[in-house]
Amino acid sequence: MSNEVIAVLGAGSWGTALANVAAENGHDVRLWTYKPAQVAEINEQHRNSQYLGDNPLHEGVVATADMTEAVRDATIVLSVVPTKATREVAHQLSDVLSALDQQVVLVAATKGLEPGTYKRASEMLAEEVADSQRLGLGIISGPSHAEGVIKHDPTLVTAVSENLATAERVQAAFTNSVFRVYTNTDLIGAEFGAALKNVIAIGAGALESLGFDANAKAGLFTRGLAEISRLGQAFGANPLTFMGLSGVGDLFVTATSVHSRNYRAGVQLGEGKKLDDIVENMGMVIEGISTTKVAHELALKKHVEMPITSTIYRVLYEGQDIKEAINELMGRPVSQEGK
Ligand SMILES: NC(=O)C1=CN([C@@H]2O[C@H](COP(=O)(O)OP(=O)(O)OC[C@H]3O[C@@H](n4cnc5c(N)ncnc54)[C@H](O)[C@@H]3O)[C@@H](O)[C@H]2O)C=CC1
Ligand SMILES: O=C(CO)COP(=O)(O)O
Repeated sequence: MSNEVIAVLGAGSWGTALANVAAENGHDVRLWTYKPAQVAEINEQHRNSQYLGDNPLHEGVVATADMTEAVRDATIVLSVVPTKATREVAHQLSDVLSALDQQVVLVAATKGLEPGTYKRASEMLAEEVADSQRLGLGIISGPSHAEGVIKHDPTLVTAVSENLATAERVQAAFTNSVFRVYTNTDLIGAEFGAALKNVIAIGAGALESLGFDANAKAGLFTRGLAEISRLGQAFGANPLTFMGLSGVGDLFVTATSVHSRNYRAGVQLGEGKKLDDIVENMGMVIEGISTTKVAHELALKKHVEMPITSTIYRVLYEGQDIKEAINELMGRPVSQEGK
């Protein structure tokens, strides 16, 4: 495996877990965070306790609060901040790359769509970081909670780029015996799958706390995936991508795992907790809340039928009662599958 210099921007749970995989693979790793206390804890105690508890980090994960220091000589830069911070951080990265006169392979691990512009994470990166500063552009996606990755649970993800060579470079950098990276070239499908599954996971959590059985969840997953695929295809996605790791794979883990922030938010909604309190108490980003609104708006704009997403929108943003919402969904005119 050739040695890369990998800068990870964002030291939340996922950025830290990915930095750890890279360090375990022998790469030179710099993890950027704007929080000095986090830098000290990672470098001195090899922990990131706020996000990953007592799990030890590889000593090769070196944190810094200086983005220039993180990015200098980097060959691959991973952006792992929440969707709402992606554009701002990418803009900062572009300034740093200009000053260093440096080019990098740029990879997003963020799962969401930007409010207002409806842009995917890789599109935001491409808009902020010039072509001339990039040797490649892609994403890492798939069913992968940081909590499992840090404990070396076998995990399968996908590196996606419209340029297969870029995806293969990311695959080579991150693959190891417990972290298996596939490749794909359908960036649109992979990013729609990654973002939209969070919406369905909120619904799955609500079904759990309302005491519904697996029948209801299986119905939600299947018809949820159908509408994710419909919206993705309206933007040119390959329908087969939704059968892969960044589609059904990520939907499955996010809509069933207690580690999922989106699923846990849904559980609490079903228990009757207020959305503001849920967000405040989670302490980590719940991407699906904002993505629900974006997806609902996009569905209207593109004339794509997304009844589950729109129902979750009404529950989150218009205060509709969840049981009433489920009754409405169940009362819709019956239709043909595969349409
Ligand atoms: N946590 C997980 O297991 C996985 C998360 N993801 C995705 O990765 C992205 C990040 O998620 P998490 O790591 O879970 O989030 P998190 O909430 O654990 O951490 C986010 C990090 O970004 C930093 N941040 C926030 N705003 C910032 C700004 N304006 N400038 C600089 N840094 C900023 C925070 O300080 C924090 O360190 C999300 O899009 C999520 O969907 C994807 C796969 C797995
Ligand atoms: O994308 C994820 C797992 O693949 C993370 O999902 P949550 O943000 O819901 O934890």
